[in-house]
Amino acid sequence: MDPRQFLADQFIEHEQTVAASKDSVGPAFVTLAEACTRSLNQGGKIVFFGNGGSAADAQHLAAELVVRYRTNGRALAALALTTDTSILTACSNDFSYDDIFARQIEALLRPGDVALGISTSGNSPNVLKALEAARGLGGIAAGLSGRDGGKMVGLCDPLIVVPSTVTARIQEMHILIGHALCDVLEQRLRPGVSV
Ligand SMILES: O=C(CO)[C@@H](O)[C@H](O)[C@H](O)[C@H](O)COP(=O)(O)O
Ligand SMILES: [Zn+2]
Repeated sequence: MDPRQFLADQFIEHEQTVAASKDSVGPAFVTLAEACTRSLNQGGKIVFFGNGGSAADAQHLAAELVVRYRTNGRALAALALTTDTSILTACSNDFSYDDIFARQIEALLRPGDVALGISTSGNSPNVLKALEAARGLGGIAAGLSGRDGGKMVGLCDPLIVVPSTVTARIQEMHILIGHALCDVLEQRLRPGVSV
């Protein structure tokens, strides 16, 4: 395997995923941006969660909103459920790994908040359980997924499904879409000069 050719092929696969996503994710993105705007305007918050690379995405996106993305200004209410090792280990140890996000949703989610689950397969049980909990509490169960959307279909509204079966390509689109979401929210709720 020639690494340079391999990298070139990865770029091509990425570009194909971008092109396919451009045609399909727009409507759900608009719905997600409107839901997040409404929630933040009403004193609500956005709660991100996912496993592995998606855990990193959750933390990354929460930081953009709480701290800054492109403009300085007021803090926007967001958090990631992937960061508190005491909660994560106690919940896994005493209950089940499947409960690590749902338990935090039960503790923290208020009606009108947006719970944004990130799962490339759409089938991670801990993500699904948290989305169900969010719905039961009057929150908005939103999703970023891939493949065929998995079990997030029918559970999430809105649900953004990246049209790819390759986990890495799906994740690359998730962070692009997540950055775009932060940008829209910042332009609306933290307008200012980009620095
Ligand atoms: O980052 C990667 C692969 O690129 C992995 O860490 C990946 O996120 C993990 O295998 C996750 O457990 C996959 O879960 P999900 O996206 O299917 O919900
Ligand atoms: Zn990864």
